[in-house]
Amino acid sequence: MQQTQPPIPPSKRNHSPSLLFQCSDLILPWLTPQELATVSLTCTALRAISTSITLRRASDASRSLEPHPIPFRNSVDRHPYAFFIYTPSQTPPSSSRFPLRQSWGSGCSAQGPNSAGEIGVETVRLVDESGEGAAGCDCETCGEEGGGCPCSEFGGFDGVVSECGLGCGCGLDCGNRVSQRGIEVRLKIVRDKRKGWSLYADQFIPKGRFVCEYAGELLTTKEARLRQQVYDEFASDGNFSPALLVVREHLPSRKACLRYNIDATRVGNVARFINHSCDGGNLFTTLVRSSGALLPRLCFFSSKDIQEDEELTFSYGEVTLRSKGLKCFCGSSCCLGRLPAEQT
Ligand SMILES: C[S@@+](CC[C@H](N)C(=O)[O-])C[C@H]1O[C@@H](n2cnc3c(N)ncnc32)[C@H](O)[C@@H]1O
Repeated sequence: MQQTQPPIPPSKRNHSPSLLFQCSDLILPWLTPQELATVSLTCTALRAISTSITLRRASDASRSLEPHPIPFRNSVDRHPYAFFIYTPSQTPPSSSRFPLRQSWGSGCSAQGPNSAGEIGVETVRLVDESGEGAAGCDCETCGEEGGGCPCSEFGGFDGVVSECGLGCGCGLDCGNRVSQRGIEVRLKIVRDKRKGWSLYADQFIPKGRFVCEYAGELLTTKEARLRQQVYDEFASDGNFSPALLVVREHLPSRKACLRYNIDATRVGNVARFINHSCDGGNLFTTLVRSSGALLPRLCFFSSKDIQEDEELTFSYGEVTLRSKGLKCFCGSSCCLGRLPAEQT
């Protein structure tokens, strides 16, 4: 007959503190802030690890996926950081049935499919019949004035800027890829009492410089409308900040447009922290299409010289005075008092 061993009481188990520390440093960065807070209540060692993860999260919203860290700064309340999944570029939609996880705040830097050294992932790409990239250039001088690169000459539709893409022979340092090297200007995310988190310049940014793209989940219009309904309900109490944007690319006839929706609420980059200003702010948006990509990317450039410690803002659109529209605190002299609320 087989004898079963009595269980070892927890006090007698051989727990090496360094093993506990190593395992926790691997597992805890996958937790949400709420889960981390719960774990930190269990013992002093886990509280110490949770605290260091929180500090690391607050020191870089981009999880090392951008060229420079983008820290959170909060002197108005107790939120150390905002929680979301980081993507440097557009990404397919995630299922809401399975909560997304991303390691954030561990001792080692983040690893992901979109690492900063990689050329921006094109979600929908033009290919020829063999499945190869259908467009691209092979020139050595692209980006240089008068270089004659076919990628920069093809402007696409109205107002769409064209850059080299995945099918081109040139690399990331090509002068015709200004929006593909990640966020090269230094930024920080500052907490404001009334507007919530806000994106700030952490260096002087000259007029015309690429700042960041609006990265997030690409949604169908049906999914965007469904999500917007849910977001509107949550946002009405003022404690939730949705970041769903509708982008329209006008066809040459201007009688029709391509519409797509980018939701940076759950999955996005730091562009999700750019607040609205009724005076148009200091950023403008441009659609940038990389050669061979079907969908353009929505990119932010500085519309004027921006000083260090200045908030980065743009206009969310025209104000339609809906009864549920949120109050605007942009502080500009032409403030209309309400945030624009587009009907998705
Ligand atoms: C894309 S998010 C911007 C980041 C947001 N402040 C946050 O904390 O995550 C849009 C939300 O920010 C807030 N917001 C943006 N601009 C604002 C403004 N001028 N005045 C008041 N709230 C603003 C609103 O709650 C809006 O729904």
